[in-house]
Amino acid sequence: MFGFVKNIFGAFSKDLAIDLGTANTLVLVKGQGISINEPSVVAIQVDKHGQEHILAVGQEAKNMVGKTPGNIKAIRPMKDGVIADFHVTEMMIEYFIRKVHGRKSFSSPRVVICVPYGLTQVERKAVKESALNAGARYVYLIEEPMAAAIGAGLPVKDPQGNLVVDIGGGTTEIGVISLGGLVISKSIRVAGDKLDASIVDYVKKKFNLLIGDRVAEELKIKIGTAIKLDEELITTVRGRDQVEGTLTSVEITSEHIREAMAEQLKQIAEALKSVLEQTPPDLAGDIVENGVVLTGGGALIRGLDKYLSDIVKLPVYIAEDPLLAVAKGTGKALDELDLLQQAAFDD
Ligand SMILES: Nc1ncnc2c1ncn2[C@@H]1O[C@H](COP(=O)(O)OP(=O)(O)OP(=O)(O)O)[C@@H](O)[C@H]1O
Repeated sequence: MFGFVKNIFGAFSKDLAIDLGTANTLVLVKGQGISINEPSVVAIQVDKHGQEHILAVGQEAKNMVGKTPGNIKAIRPMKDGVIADFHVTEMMIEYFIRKVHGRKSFSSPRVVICVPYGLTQVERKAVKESALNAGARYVYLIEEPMAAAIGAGLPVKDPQGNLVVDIGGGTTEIGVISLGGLVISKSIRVAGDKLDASIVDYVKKKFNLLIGDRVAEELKIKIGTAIKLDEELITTVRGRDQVEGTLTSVEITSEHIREAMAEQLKQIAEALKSVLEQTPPDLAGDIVENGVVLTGGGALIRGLDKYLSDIVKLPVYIAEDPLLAVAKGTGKALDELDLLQQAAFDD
């Protein structure tokens, strides 16, 4: 009886899958694909009574980072894989859900949200409640390594070991998955943001040049590399001279960026090694055969597959569309909501 009622309403609802990333949030509507793919940034304006109002969310808000006047704050509410600002995270989730769902819509959707593995129970509850406040009928949470593995097309339900490394903005999440469950997982707070920060520090020390996080991210994407390249890449970067205070520019090479990122990349490799060390022998055998799959934006760092492969002595592959893997996996989990092992969800 209740199942019937659920299905009747389910037929009208646009169920949603949300990849709530620290760098990017993606929303996928069941049967329609990805509807939103925007930075997890919210610009807040504080009025003269001290009340906060959303000015912009997503790309528009990211464009304001580092450029806002006093009464506007561009906030990244999720940092280092944790919720740094509950209130703004809630506002962001509600904004995205309402944006795809439309206010007039009669339906109240089921929502699957993928969250970083390291979230506390309090943070999980906050994520769920914000989706419920935005009109969700049911909210299910799925762990990031599981969603990444599903999205990368790994046979997660089979009785064999699959190893996925998801390198996002705030966290690198490593998971060994077998029979639809996470057997071993590890989350470290070293990923894209820390790489950007290490580039800011390096450029400051080496060239006395002050650059912002956004410029550092551009350098990482444009010329960053984990391995020595046959032909070095060079670009010009502008910033403020720390000593003179003047605006100036310097030439930076891919070798500089490799040096800047070396320590953080080593930490990612160490985390992967430690997961491999803990993997039960039978599953390890499968991984030796199937290799390691990289997802998340960090998978796109030049030569990272080779770099990790040389260290762990295993084949390392980059998933197709690594930036979309978690969202796609969350979408598949949504499709299979009624079928998937309940253990994969936390509801
Ligand atoms: N081509 C590229 N080369 C290197 N890094 C990239 C590239 N494209 C995106 N990134 C980085 O990937 C990160 C964002 O990845 P992704 O969207 O997978 O993270 P997220 O899911 O939002 O974060 P998290 O998994 O920590 O919650 C950013 O740090 C971004 O700079």
